[in-house]
Amino acid sequence: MKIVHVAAGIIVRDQQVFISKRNSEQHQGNKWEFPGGKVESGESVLEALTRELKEEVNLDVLNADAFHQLEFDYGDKIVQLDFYLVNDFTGVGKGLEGQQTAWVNISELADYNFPAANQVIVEMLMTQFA
Ligand SMILES: Nc1nc2c([nH]c(=O)n2[C@H]2C[C@H](O)[C@@H](COP(=O)(O)OP(=O)(O)OP(=O)(O)O)O2)c(=O)[nH]1
Ligand SMILES: [Mg+2]
Repeated sequence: MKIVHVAAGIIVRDQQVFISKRNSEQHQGNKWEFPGGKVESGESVLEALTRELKEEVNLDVLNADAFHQLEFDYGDKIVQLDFYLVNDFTGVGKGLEGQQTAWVNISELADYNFPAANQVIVEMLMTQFA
């Protein structure tokens, strides 16, 4: 099975993180996610991240640091997720594709239903930002 390479942004401000909800018809639909999407050919991960955050949630990435990379097999799809910590950005986050978005306290991240691949990320964030 082909591995899909995805860039995802953990957008942090103070003790909060900006998340969005995947549409019901998407893979892992109705789950919360860190905004992002597929890395296209000829594009760096950071370029993909910057493009996707602009397209999906209206944010301009000014600075982002690699946070964690993992591969996850959903059975119907294998993803390689490149998570970046977005610690500087401009713009007001909003769902440009009709998706629900929210700024949530990192201490409450465990209350949101994320795809299975994200569980380790949620745990890392709750530990680091406690
Ligand atoms: N963006 C994002 N995707 C995630 C996360 N966790 C996780 O398992 N995924 C998976 C779900 C999808 O299978 C894949 C993202 O690919 P996608 O197809 O939605 O990418 P995309 O936004 O470019 O969508 P498309 O417009 O190309 O259809 O990664 C996450 O936190 N953020
Ligand atoms: Mg996406």
